[in-house]
Amino acid sequence: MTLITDVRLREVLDSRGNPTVEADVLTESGGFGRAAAPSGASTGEYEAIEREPSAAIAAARKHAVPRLVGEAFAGNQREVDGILRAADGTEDFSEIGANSAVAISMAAAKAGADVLGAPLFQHLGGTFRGQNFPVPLGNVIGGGEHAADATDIQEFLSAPVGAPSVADAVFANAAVHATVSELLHERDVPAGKGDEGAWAPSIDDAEAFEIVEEAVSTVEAEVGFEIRFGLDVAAAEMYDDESETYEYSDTSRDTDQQIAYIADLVEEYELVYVEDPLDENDYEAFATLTEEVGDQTLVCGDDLFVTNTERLAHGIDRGAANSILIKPNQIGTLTDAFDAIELARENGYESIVSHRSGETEDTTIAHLAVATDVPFIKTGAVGGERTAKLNELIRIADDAT
Ligand SMILES: C=C(OP(=O)(O)O)C(=O)O
Ligand SMILES: [Mg+2]
Repeated sequence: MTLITDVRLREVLDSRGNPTVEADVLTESGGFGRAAAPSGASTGEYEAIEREPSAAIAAARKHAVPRLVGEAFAGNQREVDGILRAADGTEDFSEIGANSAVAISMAAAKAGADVLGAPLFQHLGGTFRGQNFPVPLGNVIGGGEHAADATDIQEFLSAPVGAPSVADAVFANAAVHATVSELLHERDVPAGKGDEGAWAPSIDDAEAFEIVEEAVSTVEAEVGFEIRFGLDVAAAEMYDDESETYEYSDTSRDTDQQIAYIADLVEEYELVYVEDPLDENDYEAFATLTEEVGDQTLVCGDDLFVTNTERLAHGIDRGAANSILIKPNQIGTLTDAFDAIELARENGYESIVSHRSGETEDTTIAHLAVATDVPFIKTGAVGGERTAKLNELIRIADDAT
């Protein structure tokens, strides 16, 4: 039986050294699931609300835990997540916190899988989910909100699209990351790492493009399969509402110039992926760019859609972007994340499952990406909280094939 008998909540450390919410869900027949909430730095304006962890835990203990214990079945994810929504009573989880909600939601899924004796990806995706595995997008140079005094563009992402296996792809991204370090060294550019483990050198975007392009071609020649790259521009962080311009360190661009700049980058570097190239409120500009380059690259909405079906539906109506980033903590539950993926799929949009800049060793997103058969997962290239997911992907592929 998957009847929930206990939900335990505590604060644990995340990769930035901040506290975050961890949940344990226990069931009648001895099932156990544990999960922890991640946390963003370049958060979208329309994300579900992350509360201060001790407040989120206190509110969840008061409102959600009594409605789950002895009442809900961990194997029935929609029921669990529906209870979390009802217990919260707001649109954006501002009562119990999206951090408590997502930790409980993911822990319940793991407890449900545990009772079945099935791996989480199979519990979530079913036996007939297919044999595909996502290509990991590896953050190799980054700045923006994830590192001070580095690139304006938040993430330069290695994309080993031709890798014959998940493991080959994971190691290729690590090799691109290492090669970037060597190239920086050759140029006498010192670099620490940003929040996601990407190199965070004090260089401009143009130099980062040169270095990433060279690193990708070097590793491509070594491994013998195709490696491309992509970006998370995180443009909402650069956008100035008053002047209606995108503020770069060395220049500013109005919306038309930003669209032209991104379209040129897609062309010049044959980018396979461009996330948040425009402001999170500008569906129209997203639609214009998608019209221009949507047949060559994935134009992905992260802050634009925030894993929210209403915002995604709005984008679909307008032709804004052609893919959505899926971050369960942006919306609060696994059910909501699944619904967003489903809506995307029905409308020809791709989904990319993603980590947050603040992470833990939790591996739920690796299982979510496999369960939902998405083409890409964005979960860094190196660093313990990133390799936790990457190594789990390798294990899943190893067990499943
Ligand atoms: C992972 C990202 O960063 P954060 O978690 O800081 O929003 C992102 O913007 O895609
Ligand atoms: Mg993003």
